[in-house]
Amino acid sequence: MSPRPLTPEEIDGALAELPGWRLAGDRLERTYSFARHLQAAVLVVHVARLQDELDHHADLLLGYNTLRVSVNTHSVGGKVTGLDVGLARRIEEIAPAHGAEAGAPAHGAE
Ligand SMILES: C[C@H](O)[C@H](O)[C@H]1CNC2=NC(N)=NC(=O)C2=N1
Repeated sequence: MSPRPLTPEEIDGALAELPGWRLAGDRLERTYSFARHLQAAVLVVHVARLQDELDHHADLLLGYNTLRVSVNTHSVGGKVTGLDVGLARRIEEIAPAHGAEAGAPAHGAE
């Protein structure tokens, strides 16, 4: 079944269960921070594997001890769908084991 854009209420409901994630325009986003750069880089690879499994791909921006994940669904013209929420949930499951914390670091690399 092809995805459909979520309503604002559906997006709010999903975000309520995804602490640290926000709606930025038409994208779901979260920035993780790490004690070390390599932890962020390893999470990139783990997320990439997950994305290939799900056949759904976020934009990943690797910074200095940060990783920003930003996703929407291209096939519906760049809106948020259940596929984006599903990917966000799966990333939330794996991120803590990589030492991920919410938010940008205090030195403001973002
Ligand atoms: C053919 C393949 O299923 C599509 O190109 C997938 C791949 N990954 C994708 N990722 C995202 N974010 N949106 C899509 O519409 C999308 N489509």
